[in-house]
Amino acid sequence: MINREMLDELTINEIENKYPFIISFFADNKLDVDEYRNETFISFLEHFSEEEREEWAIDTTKLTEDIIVYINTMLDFLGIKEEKAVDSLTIIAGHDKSGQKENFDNITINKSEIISIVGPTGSGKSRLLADIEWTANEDTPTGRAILINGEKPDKKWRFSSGNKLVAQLSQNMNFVMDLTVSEFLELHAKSRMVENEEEVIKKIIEAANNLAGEAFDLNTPITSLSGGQSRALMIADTAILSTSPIVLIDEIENAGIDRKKALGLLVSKEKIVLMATHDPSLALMADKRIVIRNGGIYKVIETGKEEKAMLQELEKMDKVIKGLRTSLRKGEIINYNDNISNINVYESIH
Ligand SMILES: Nc1ncnc2c1ncn2[C@@H]1O[C@H](COP(=O)(O)OP(=O)(O)OP(=O)(O)O)[C@@H](O)[C@H]1O
Repeated sequence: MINREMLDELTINEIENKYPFIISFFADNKLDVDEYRNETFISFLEHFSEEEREEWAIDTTKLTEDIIVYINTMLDFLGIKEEKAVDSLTIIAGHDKSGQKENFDNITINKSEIISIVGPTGSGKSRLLADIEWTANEDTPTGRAILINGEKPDKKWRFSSGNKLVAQLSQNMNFVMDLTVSEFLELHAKSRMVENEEEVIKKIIEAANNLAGEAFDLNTPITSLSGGQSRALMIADTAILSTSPIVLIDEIENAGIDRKKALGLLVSKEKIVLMATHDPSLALMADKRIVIRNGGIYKVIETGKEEKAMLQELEKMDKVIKGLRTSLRKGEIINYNDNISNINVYESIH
């Protein structure tokens, strides 16, 4: 946020560097600041003579108020405003599809935790994610309420376009823009007004390449990325550039990305991650899992030691499957004995 005292201390040059969008304010108000870049906005306004002010209807008091409002509105819109960090998310019980109270009172999820949501098809996993996205306040079909840092959240979260509480990674990542990967990232970085744009873009590309099998070419149109590549790009972009402290994932399908690394990347940025999944590996990668039954939260289970051990076995199985997929893609013939000896999993499980 900027106020009058802060404005008085900045030269026009500094204002332009700090708030690049201000150029449109100058243009809209037909203010030619070119020769006054080393002066403050106030002293720029003072150079107008009485006659000029009258002739062009320049109201300096109003312009000073307007520029402050303009900067603050834009900062808010772009999600730049420093928000209080989100340390926890609490779900307060509502009712299931039969109207029965859910089987818990409240559940609190802390920063850097991964929670999976499991349950049969149609049981209400996506509904729970939607309740969180909407910061439900007993005003959704489940009657649940969501608290942020233990308090009822400000309604602004619902309607703010830039400063969202929640980033959603949905199953369909359809890009409609006709941009290359680098143009897309530049645009996003600019809209977020990051200071070290090039460095941030480099980081996103590195992270995305680390998640996807095939390396990105920065000049590829985003519409021609493979499923795995576009997912990897979105996850890296969300982790590194998005200010949203909560990430909701409706199933990361196995589209050629390293899902373990993807979750690790999101959590290392101190985000709260909730993902609905039918995949046992993903379910067990979480710290806890919420089990949904008939529209209600039925149980919360902490992933135990034995389950984590099972996860390692699942990862071995996944590796075998991945190997088979690669062989098949290359047109190779599958050798039964080689693969069985590779698996070796059943012995260790049973
Ligand atoms: N507690 C509830 N009360 C009333 N309706 C509910 C409740 N929970 C879920 N529903 C509704 O049930 C339907 C199915 O839920 P949802 O789409 O969330 O299931 P899902 O578990 O995500 O399914 P899938 O695994 O197929 O994606 C939705 O229309 C949802 O709004």
